[in-house]
Amino acid sequence: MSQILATSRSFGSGSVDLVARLAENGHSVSMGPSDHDLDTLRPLLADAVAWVAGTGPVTAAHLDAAPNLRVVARYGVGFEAVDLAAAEARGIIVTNTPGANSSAVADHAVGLMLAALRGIPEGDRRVRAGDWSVLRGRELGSLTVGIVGFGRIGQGVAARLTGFGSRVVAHDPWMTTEQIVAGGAEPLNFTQMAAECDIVTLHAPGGTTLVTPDWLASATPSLVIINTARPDLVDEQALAAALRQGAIAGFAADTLAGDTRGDASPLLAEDLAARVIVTPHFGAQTVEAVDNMGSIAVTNLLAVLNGDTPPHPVRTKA
Ligand SMILES: NC(=O)c1ccc[n+]([C@@H]2O[C@H](COP(=O)([O-])OP(=O)(O)OC[C@H]3O[C@@H](n4cnc5c(N)ncnc54)[C@H](O)[C@@H]3O)[C@@H](O)[C@H]2O)c1
Ligand SMILES: O=C(O)[C@H](O)COP(=O)(O)O
Repeated sequence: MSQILATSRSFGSGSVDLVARLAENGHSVSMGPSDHDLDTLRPLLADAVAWVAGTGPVTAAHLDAAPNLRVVARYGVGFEAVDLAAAEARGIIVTNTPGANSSAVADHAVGLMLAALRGIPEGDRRVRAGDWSVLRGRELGSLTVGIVGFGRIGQGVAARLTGFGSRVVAHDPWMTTEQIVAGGAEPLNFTQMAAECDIVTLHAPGGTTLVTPDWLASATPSLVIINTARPDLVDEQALAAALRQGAIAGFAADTLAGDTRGDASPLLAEDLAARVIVTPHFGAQTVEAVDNMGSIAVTNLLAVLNGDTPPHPVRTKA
């Protein structure tokens, strides 16, 4: 039997028996840590022909430790942490699972908006401390929401907001005005969003810092920022300073720098607790999305091992 390495947090926890499906195809599975610690992974990479990867880094050093590897199958969408050039140079195919968790993450983004607008976690904390004083919030339907990155998740958020009656604007440098309008939003550039939006929600891939000190300087004080994408899209120090100065009103995120390593973020400071909401990168953790991601990742992987073109190869950076 050939060896498959699985490091996704979700592998084996869905209702689809991925281990059995791989065994039927002549493969056995070894589990490794989701932070992709190289020293721990080295003996597992040595034998692996395929790697079902989590969100941890997949570097040239990882690939050098895997002489038999033919495919890195992301159990998820984002592939920012995979060194695509190093994979291509070694003839290793990289795949992902586009659309598999879009509904889960779009639901979560809207949930974070509501939680931030109404102070739901803060209200819960107050009640548990014996404080039944009220918080006054805003209604989504009276607000302008800016969506940054109008792909699968961004458009899912727009569809949900239509039901609330919000004004929805979107920025995506890779989409035409017609595509943005067809997706249910008005085009608005990212710079203008700082002053014109009540909520800005990030759905672009990681790799570029969008929420910078300059951008925050033109923000309206009532602005709430939502980040269910990747932590490096925001400058966390600048964001913490803007929250303290009252330059923006709130931040709610599913991901912070170091979320797989347990590092402390400036946004977790106690004095910001009433204005910052953080969830443990579980936007994609629904029963439906975990099954979708697993099935698609394994279909991709088996296609490569069978010598076929996988349904979802990712493009190289070149
Ligand atoms: N929290 C989670 O668990 C979770 C789950 C899935 C995806 N994600 C993150 O969300 C991101 C989006 O996922 P998706 O499924 O919608 O991907 P997608 O590829 O369908 O959409 C991404 C969109 O972002 C646009 N884009 C690229 N660079 C941009 C930029 N600089 N500014 C604005 N837009 C830009 C692209 O043109 C594309 O339309 C992923 O890359 C991943 O990082 C997080
Ligand atoms: O890129 C993704 O799809 C998400 O971040 C989910 O990744 P996960 O497999 O670590 O939940």
